[in-house]
Amino acid sequence: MVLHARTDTIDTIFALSSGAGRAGVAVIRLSGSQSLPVLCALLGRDTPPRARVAVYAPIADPQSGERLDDAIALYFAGPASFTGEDVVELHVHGGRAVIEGVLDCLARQPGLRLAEPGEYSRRAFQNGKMDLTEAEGIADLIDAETAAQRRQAVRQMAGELGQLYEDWRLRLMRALAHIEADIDFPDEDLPDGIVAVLRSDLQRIANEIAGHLADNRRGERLREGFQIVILGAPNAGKSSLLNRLARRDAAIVSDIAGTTRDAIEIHLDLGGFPVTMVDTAGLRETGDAIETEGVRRATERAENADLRLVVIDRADWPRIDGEAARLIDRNTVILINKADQVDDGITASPSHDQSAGLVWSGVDAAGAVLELPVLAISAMTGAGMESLLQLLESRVKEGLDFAGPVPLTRMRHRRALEQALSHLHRGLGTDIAELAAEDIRLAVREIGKITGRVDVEDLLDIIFGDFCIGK
Ligand SMILES: Nc1nc2c(c(=O)[nH]1)N(C=O)[C@@H](CNc1ccc(C(=O)N[C@@H](CCC(=O)O)C(=O)O)cc1)CN2
Ligand SMILES: Nc1nc2c(ncn2[C@@H]2O[C@H](COP(=O)(O)OP(=O)(O)OP(=O)(O)O)[C@@H](O)[C@H]2O)c(=O)[nH]1
Ligand SMILES: [Mg+2]
Repeated sequence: MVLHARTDTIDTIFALSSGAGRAGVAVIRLSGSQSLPVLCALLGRDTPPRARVAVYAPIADPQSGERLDDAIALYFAGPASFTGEDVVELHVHGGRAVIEGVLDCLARQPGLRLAEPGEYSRRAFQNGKMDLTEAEGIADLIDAETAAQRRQAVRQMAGELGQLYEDWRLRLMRALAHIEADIDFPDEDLPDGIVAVLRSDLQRIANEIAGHLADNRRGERLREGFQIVILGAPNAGKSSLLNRLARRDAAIVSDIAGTTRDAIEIHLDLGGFPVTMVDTAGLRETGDAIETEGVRRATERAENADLRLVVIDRADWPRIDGEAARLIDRNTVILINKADQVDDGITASPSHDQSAGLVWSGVDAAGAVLELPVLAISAMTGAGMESLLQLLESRVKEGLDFAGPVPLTRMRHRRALEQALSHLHRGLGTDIAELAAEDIRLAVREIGKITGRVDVEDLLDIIFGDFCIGK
């Protein structure tokens, strides 16, 4: 079934903007021309409350007169509101029946309907309150689960990313204007040297865009979470390790080889950075069709991971073979598990620094020599866990931390910038002014799509459809 968002801005929309379920207080928002009349009806008064001044008063069903709650009501007069339209907020007691009663009552008021996901933000965008990157920043802020994700989203919501793209767009438009002037008034020669200046301007913008694109996907990975995949032979203790990191029984552990079949994910916050940790089926050849599918999934997850943890039973150390050996690369850490078992020289790594001596040497699938860090741990007793967490945190920080300029955060932006860059390169490669102008025009257009300055009507359903209701 395809759901088409209703974007009729004549409707007044309403929705629960706070989280679903029982809570102390819940916020229900209305936006549109009927917001204020409906508020007056709920309050049972003719004179509207003053804008931006909270009113504490009973609200009642205008038709039946039944009292629904004692609420706090807030009115924002458009255009000075979040959406740019008249906005009303009802802060009610957060009981399920209160919320349902108020929402039911609102649904019965003429001209009102329930908002689509993201419809408040969409209206804010359409009324010029924010550009698309800022709206996407709000969505990311709501989804942010760690401090680093929050910081990135706040910067984007505040317009930093939009400004960067808008700056490129305006500089390109300036260059375009010069070239067009030259095309339109060929007799009035451009001052000597201007072509060279334009060319170096365009080249500089192209370089800036290329630099922004070549960021190792830090910003996108910060949104998505850093992926760490645990792999190794059956019974090595992968699921035991996952459970210890999760501090709960997320995966089944048993002494039967081949216990885990599906990939099991947990989410961790390591020093403010989001991590998805994946436990996988033990890698081996087997006649069991389900386990074979599990091994296929394990391999696939490992191939796409940002970091691989290869777990080996201390009895097998230092032998790593088969599929696990093929998956080893420089983004791999070797864990010798079961260090609690009889001492044969391998004891759990006491701290990250002190264990720095232990190294696994080998070659990756392409034949390159690798020296990988090795930690001895015990998933059973928890020994070595502190060192492991330290190591993981530093790897995650390396991969995601971004102190410099705002990073690229979305595939949508990346695609548009790649397009813009290829137009620019083509424009730089021609001496024919008309062709260069057309290429720059196309580049300007691509960048304009990111902030929503040009033809994005068809994109809006997709972008705002990802928001939650009430946002
Ligand atoms: N109760 C409540 N809290 C909330 C929100 C909300 O809608 N309601 N927000 C929802 O996201 C966020 C705050 N965002 C807001 C953004 C703009 C305006 C606003 O009234 N803008 C006007 C006036 C600007 C001004 O006074 O400086 C405008 O842009 O013209 C209000 C909230 C977070 N907290
Ligand atoms: N002594 C000891 N036993 C462990 C340790 N870690 C795991 N085990 C035991 O090893 C067996 C296998 O553990 P699992 O965590 O299920 O191993 P796995 O790698 O997930 O195995 P598969 O899912 O079959 O691939 C279980 O009996 C665990 O209790 C450890 O650090 N020390
Ligand atoms: Mg397992």
